[in-house]
Formats: sequence, C-alpha cells, structure tokens
Amino acid sequence: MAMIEVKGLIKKFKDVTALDCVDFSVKEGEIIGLLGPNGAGKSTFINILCGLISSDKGEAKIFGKDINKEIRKIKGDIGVVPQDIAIYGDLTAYENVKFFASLYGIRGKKAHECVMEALKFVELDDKAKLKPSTFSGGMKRRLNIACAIAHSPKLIFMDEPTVGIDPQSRNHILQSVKKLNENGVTVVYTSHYMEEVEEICERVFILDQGKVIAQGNKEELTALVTEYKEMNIAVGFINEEDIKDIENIKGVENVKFNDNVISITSEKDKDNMNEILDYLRVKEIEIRSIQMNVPNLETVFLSLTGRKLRDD
Ligand SMILES: Nc1ncnc2c1ncn2[C@@H]1O[C@H](COP(=O)(O)OP(=O)(O)OP(=O)(O)O)[C@@H](O)[C@H]1O
Repeated sequence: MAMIEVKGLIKKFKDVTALDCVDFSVKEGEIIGLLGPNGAGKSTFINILCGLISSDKGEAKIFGKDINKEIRKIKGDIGVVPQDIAIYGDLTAYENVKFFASLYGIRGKKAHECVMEALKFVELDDKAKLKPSTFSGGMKRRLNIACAIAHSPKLIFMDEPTVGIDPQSRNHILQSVKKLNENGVTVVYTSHYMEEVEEICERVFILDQGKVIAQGNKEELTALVTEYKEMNIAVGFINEEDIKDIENIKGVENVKFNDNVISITSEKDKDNMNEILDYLRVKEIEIRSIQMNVPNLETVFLSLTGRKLRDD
C-alpha cells in the first residue's frame, strides 16, 4: 500500500492556481524529492498534506486514510519541518523540543528521553540548555528538525530545510535525512536545489507552476530529455584531418574544436569512448584531460520548461 496517494489535487488562491491537478504517490521507506523553483507550489502541497490548509478539489490519502476526514488520526504519525523556522527564542533548545513533543501527548520521563534523543540526533544535545537566539542559522534549522522528530513519526515532510545556511550545515542536514531514512522513516523533501535532491532522493517529482511536469528516478528523468551525450577532450594539438576522422567514428554526431578542446556529441546509446581514445593514442595526440558532460535534473528542468530552477 502507498504511504501517500494523491490524485487530482487542486488549490487556488483567488486567481492564482497554486496546485493544478497534482498526482503524487510515496511508498513506505522512500525519500521522495519535490523539486521546483520558487512559487512552484511545493509549500502549498506540503501544507495541504499536513492538514494546515485545505484543498479545493482532489483526493489525498496518508496511511490509507483520507486527509479531509481523518487528519487527526494521521497527525500523530507525521512530522513537519516547516520552511520558516518555527522555534521559540525565549525557550531553551530542550524546552522547544519538549513543547513540540507535548503537542503529541508525550510527557514525563518519556518526554525527557524523546527530547534528548531528538537533540542528540541533530547533534545539539550539548546545547540543550541554551536559547536558540545564540545559535547559528544551521543550528536553528537542526533544532527545527529535532522539534519535528521527537514524537518518532513514520513520515516526515521537510519543506526546504536548508534554505539560507552554509554548506557544512547543509551537509549535516542531508546526512541526518539519510540517517532518519535508514532508521525506517519515510521522507518527503522539497527543494529548489537540484544537487540536494539528486544526492538524497530515490525518486523525484518535478513541480512547475502547480503541475507535476515529470517524475521518476534520476536516470528516468534524464532519459526523458537527452538523446545525446557530450565528451570534452583537452589535447595538445590536433589537425583538421583528425577531426574529420573522429566525425566518422560510429555514433558521433558532431565534433567541435575550440581552445584545444575537442567537444564530441554522440548518440546516447553508442559506446564509442574507447574507439575515440584509441584513435587519439594511435595518432599520438596528447590527451590532457577528459570530461563527460552528464545531464542532471537542472538539464531536465531547463529542457522541459525553457527556464532555470534558480535565478542565481
Ligand atoms: N496564502 C496565499 N495567498 C495567496 N497566494 C498564495 C498563498 N500561498 C501561496 N500562494 C501562491 O501560490 C503559488 C505557490 O506558492 P508556494 O509557496 O506553494 O510555492 P513554493 O514552491 O513553496 O515556493 P517557495 O520555494 O518560494 O516557497 C505562488 O504563486 C504563491 O504566490
């Protein structure tokens, strides 16, 4: 049974269609990426699934239960890491996590154990008595995560949990997500950073202007848009005759030579790399470096929409 099953979800804010007939599914144990640029509808989608706002149309089930009818039964087993950090500045790290755990009915000795375990998980246990006003952005984000996991949810929604933090803290959070998943937690992770989604997610839904424009694992998604592969070889010297010969190697579609770099475009399914390299060796052409241009999720988004995921 799918852990999340969404069909035809629609949400409008006056004349803005934030979600436009979204279908989505998650199996137990997956880390699912929801990738899309600013304004794509990611937060709206997460907020609906967590019962914070209602949809206009469509069906959504979590753990087989309808979110419109049984959200109370669902809530105890889900955790939410909101995009905007939701912690109290005048409570200590410990008190913050304890407060969120209490919302799930966790109290007394059990609460202490859960809070310390959650703080330990995000490596803030030694900061339990400090107020988050003294924390860096990355530490606040980690505390935000501790607040979401203290009640041991089976399913966690993380809405852009790495926005505005340094690379080291980001890496720390990505490792925590993987660790949570290894401990059996299913994760829905939204981001507009394709590198993050590529690193941790098994399957990805690409959202744009409220629509799922593609979904699959990385290989399936890149296969959607790339018929060719590209290889750049930096060489010492090469003459025009040699370039022509390379053009005639099986699978080669196009060869360009600029600033001592040969750029070779080949059909995706033709394995001609050894043949090209053998040719250069036989001709005693010095090979200085080789680079394969591997398509990524940014390429997929660009090909499908004509736009970049991020403006920066
Ligand atoms: N409460 C609201 N009232 C009016 N419009 C809204 C509201 N919430 C979201 N929107 C609009 O719905 C669209 C989707 O927004 P949403 O925040 O879900 O996108 P997002 O992918 O999470 O983007 P971001 O990464 O910037 O948070 C946007 O056009 C946004 O302006």
